[in-house]
Parts: sequence; structure tokens; C-alpha cells
Amino acid sequence: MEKLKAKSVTLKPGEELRLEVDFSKTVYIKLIKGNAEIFGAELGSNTYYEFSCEKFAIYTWEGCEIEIRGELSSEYTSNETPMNVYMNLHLALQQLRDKAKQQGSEGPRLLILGPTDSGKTTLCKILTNYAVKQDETPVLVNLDTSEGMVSVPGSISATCISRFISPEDGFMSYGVTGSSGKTDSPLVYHYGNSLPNKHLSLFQKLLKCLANNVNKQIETNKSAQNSGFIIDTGGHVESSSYALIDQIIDLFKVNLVLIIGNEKLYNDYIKKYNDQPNISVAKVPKSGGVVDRSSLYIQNYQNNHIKQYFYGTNSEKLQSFSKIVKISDISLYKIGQDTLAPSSTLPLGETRKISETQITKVEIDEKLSHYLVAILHLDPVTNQEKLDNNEIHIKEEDTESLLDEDLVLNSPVLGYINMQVFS
Ligand SMILES: Nc1ncnc2c1ncn2[C@@H]1O[C@H](COP(=O)(O)OP(=O)(O)OP(=O)(O)O)[C@@H](O)[C@H]1O
Repeated sequence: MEKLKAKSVTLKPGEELRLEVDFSKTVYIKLIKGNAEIFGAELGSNTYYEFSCEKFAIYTWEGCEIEIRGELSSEYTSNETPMNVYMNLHLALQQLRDKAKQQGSEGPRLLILGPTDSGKTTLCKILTNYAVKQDETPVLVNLDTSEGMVSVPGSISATCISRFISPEDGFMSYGVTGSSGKTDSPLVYHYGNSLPNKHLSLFQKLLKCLANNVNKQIETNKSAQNSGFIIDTGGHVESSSYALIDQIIDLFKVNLVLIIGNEKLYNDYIKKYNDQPNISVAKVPKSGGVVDRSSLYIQNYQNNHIKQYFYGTNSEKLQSFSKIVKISDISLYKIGQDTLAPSSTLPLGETRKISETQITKVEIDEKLSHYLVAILHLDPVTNQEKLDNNEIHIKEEDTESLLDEDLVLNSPVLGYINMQVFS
């Protein structure tokens, strides 16, 4: 790093430095003077932070001097930011949390909506970090399946946040918690696609499982109850997604809907919840710094995220290990049926019922090498309770698999493996 040419940048109060670092490049940043933050996480002075494959901003409330080493693909300073609005939003949320503590009730449950690349995830990060700064422990819910946030892309999750989201490692600072024995491991459900609409009934079922589980878990966590929820979503803004949004509001008991950069959605939701005093709808401006990301960038970002899941982040390295097991000792199941022969090949008059949530056993062969496979936690206690209450059933007629789809979908992810098959 010392070999890289260093340069210094001075920012005035209220300015932000917007930076882009390519995939193949690494840039180091150090705060020399003053104070600065990256999406709400303060930078410590005289410490190098490492970035690659990132688009981000360094904001300062009081002015600062920063040292940068390495090659940036874009860099400019702006004094037009929505940070004052975001800070006011945080203060309003904090008042609701304080009120919840006094009254012994639940804190705000905030749902952030907006088009793709409008800055939703960034706002979640800022609000979560500001909440942590005030000793809050909000539950961060990720329903954006293209990002993965604390786990691999294709998953949805809920995490109780009690420490800053690292400025250099981002949400993955929570994704690698297993390594250091921290107890704030995320609750993750596997969906397996970037688009919720692709397998809508599966997505809706998993939403329900995540919401039920997280609502149940925080029943005994007073501090998370008071701090409330911050929920990130993908870019569901078209009217065809309104039913899904309403389901999210209902399942996660959302009481504040916040819209970034979409007037139509804001107006529709103002009208929709006009006569419901327990749900408020508000809007905030989109930051001029938010960058549109190409599909190539998103693909590289997702690959990098998966790599971090297995090998750790810049500041917390993980040692992945391999384990050889006999094919006959394991069973692999697939959710959904997208490789069936066309219905036209069926005997005349016979129809096939294809369910997106159907569980089928998969034959393990070399073709499955390098597949990312989710290991589920088929929690015997919770599932036994559900069996006793007749909420789920074991299919006795199905001798091939005793796995009921509800039993599987109800089970959170224990971890992911990268599979290699040898014969
Ligand atoms: N002020 C800023 N300056 C520079 N880059 C920024 C700024 N705000 C956000 N970004 C970057 O812009 C990109 C898009 O932002 P973000 O992920 O928050 O949008 P999003 O609405 O959540 O997108 P999606 O719907 O695709 O998940 C990210 O790479 C983010 O780091």
C-alpha cells in the first residue's frame, strides 16, 4: 500500500466526496483531520480503510481532510446532499423509539420503498448506523433478493443490529459473524432468485415464514422491540407490486412507509392509507450521488458478495474448509419444478399441477458441481410444535421424501456450501 501514490482531499462542512472503485482495483482511505462518515459509520482517524468494487460517499458534518491511496474510477465532491433530511428522519424515528420505551410499546417499523437504484439500501445503512450510535438495536430486514445484504444474493433475512455496519465491509460484517462467535447471527431464508415475481408464491411463503419467525423472536427481546424495524426492499414500485407491498406491511406490522424518488407510488400510498391512523406514509429525496448500476456491475457485485461469504471481508478473513461426504449419505432437495418436460408430452387429457413450492429430491451428479447449496436448519422443536398444532403435516404417502414443503420452507438457512461432485 505504501507504494501507491497518496493524495489529500479537504471537505468543507456538509460536503461529500463521491467515489467509485473498480473490481480489479483496491483503494485505501485514511481520515487525517476532522470527522467523516461512510453511510452513517464514522471513520476512525489514522486508520486505513480498504475498498474494492464499491461506489460510495464520504460525508462530513464539520469538515475533514482525507488521504486517498490507489486508483479511483470516479471522484467528485458535492455539497448538495439529502443528509439533513436523513438526519431529521432519524431524529423523528428516535422520538418514536423513546416514546415506545416510556410506554412499554413497540418502536417504529419502517419500510423503505423506491425504484431500483434510488438509494434504499444506502438509507437503511445510514438510519441503522445512526440508531446504533444512540445505543439502539434495530432489526434490519432485507427483502431485496438481488443483494443478499448479510448473506448470499437470493436470500431474505432479518438481523438484530447492535454494532456499526462497517464502513469498509458493509453488511457482510454481519454475514461473517460465525467466525468470531458473535451472537447476532442473521435469520436467513433461501429464495434462490433475484426477482420476487419470478416465483411469487414461493417468495410470499418465505416472507410469511421470515415475518412469523422474527416477530416471535423479538417477543423476548425488549430492546429490539423498542428500536423497531428497518426494512429494505427491491425495486417494487409498479402497481402490479402493490399487493406484495401490502402483504409486507401486514406481515411485518409496518407503521411507517417511506418512499424515495417515486411520486406516483407516494401519492398512491398516501391515498391508500389515508384512513388508517396507525400507518404513516412519507417521502424523502433521492441523493444525487446514487449511482445506476449496470447488470454487469450487479453480477460482479453478487460474485464478490458470495466470495466474501466464504472467504471473509477486508477486515475479517475466513478460512473456508472442505469436507468429503459419500453421495449416498446425503439427500439434496430442490424447491420448485422448472425442468419438467412440457405438458404437451403428457397423455391426452392429463394435466400437471406444477407448484413453485414443491419439494423434489434431486439426483446428485457432476453437473451439480459449483452449485451453491443451502443447508437448512430443520428445527425439530419448532417443527414438532407445528406438527402437534396441525400447522404442518408429514406426507406419509410420499415414501421418497418425508419432507413436507411447509416443514422445509419454515426452516431457516444454517449456512451455504459450494458443492463439488466427484464420481
Ligand atoms: N451519495 C452517494 N454517493 C456515491 N454513491 C452512492 C451514494 N448513495 C448511494 N450510492 C451508491 O449507489 C448505488 C445504489 O444505491 P443503493 O444500493 O442504496 O440503491 P437501491 O435503491 O437500494 O438499489 P436496488 O434497488 O438495486 O437494491 C450503491 O452502489 C451505493 O453505494
